[in-house]
Amino acid sequence: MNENLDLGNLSTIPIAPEGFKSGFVGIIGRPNVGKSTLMNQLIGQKIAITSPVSQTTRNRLQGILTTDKAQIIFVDTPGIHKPHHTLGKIIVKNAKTAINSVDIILLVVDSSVKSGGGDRYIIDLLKTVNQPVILGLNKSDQQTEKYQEIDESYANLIQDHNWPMIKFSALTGDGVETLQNTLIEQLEPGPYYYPPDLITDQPERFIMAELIREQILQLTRQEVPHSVAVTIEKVEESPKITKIFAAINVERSSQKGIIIGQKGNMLKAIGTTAREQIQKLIAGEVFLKLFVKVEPQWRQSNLRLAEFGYRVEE
Ligand SMILES: Nc1nc2c(ncn2[C@@H]2O[C@H](COP(=O)(O)OP(=O)(O)OP(=O)(O)O)[C@@H](O)[C@H]2O)c(=O)[nH]1
Repeated sequence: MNENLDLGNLSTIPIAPEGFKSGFVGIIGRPNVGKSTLMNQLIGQKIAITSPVSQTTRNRLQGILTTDKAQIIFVDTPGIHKPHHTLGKIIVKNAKTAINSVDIILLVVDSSVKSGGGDRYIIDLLKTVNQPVILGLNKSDQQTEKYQEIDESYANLIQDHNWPMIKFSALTGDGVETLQNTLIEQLEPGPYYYPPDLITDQPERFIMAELIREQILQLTRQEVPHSVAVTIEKVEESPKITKIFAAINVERSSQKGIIIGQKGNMLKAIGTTAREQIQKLIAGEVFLKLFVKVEPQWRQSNLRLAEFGYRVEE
């Protein structure tokens, strides 16, 4: 198993041919608009977890798309919202830092509903940056006959700014190729930043932990909010099977009860689905052992946040 997914040897980064384009694209937007779903659709593999619960994405995650014409490094950012606790503040700060470090900003909105105050807040923020911005109207598959009114509500917010507006569905993939081509058009000529076969900058263990966390969010829904951190404690590899031991850290013993469920049913369901997802990820047989730990107030502690792999920036 590689330390990073499909990690090529760094020395195998080819020299870019003439006219090759490259750059970093920040996927920015409110929570739950479909940023992670879009990243997976663009990369063609699940590297970012998604869920109907908002604020799923916590860290910056890079997804790398290489074609024969260009290499785009997508930076998936946590949704921008008003933070209520230390973890929330770190999430929003990381998203804002990402804005400053990319070449193009892809602002994703949910076009199944009209624009609101949250969209205006982000758009006003982006009007002050120097990079080109593309407005992505996602969830086109959910648009009703009122779509013209909805599209107009977004177009009004970017009046006087020459931002291209592209409609697509991250879920079905409809329109995503047009989006990809528009991004490539806007990129500057540049080198390969990563080997062409690398699809993410994150270690495989990080994605494994995220796939487990995704099942917790999917299966426990609102009952266990965002007080869950998953850590991969040990990975044992053999030619036949990969054994993974992971801890689910929660803040209260009541949450431990919810995760374990009656007669251990919930933990079993989380384990079964997460195992299937991890098997797809590593393309091999997996044994997954999950255990639940109570870590009071971990979201308020910078030390714990750093231990659980969150980028804590001053
Ligand atoms: N119908 C439909 N649903 C979508 C589409 N894109 C995303 N979704 C759903 O919207 C929900 C949120 O998607 P995510 O990709 O997790 O959203 P996000 O913006 O990354 O969310 P945060 O991590 O909270 O910032 C999930 O249930 C997705 O399946 C789409 O194009 N159409």
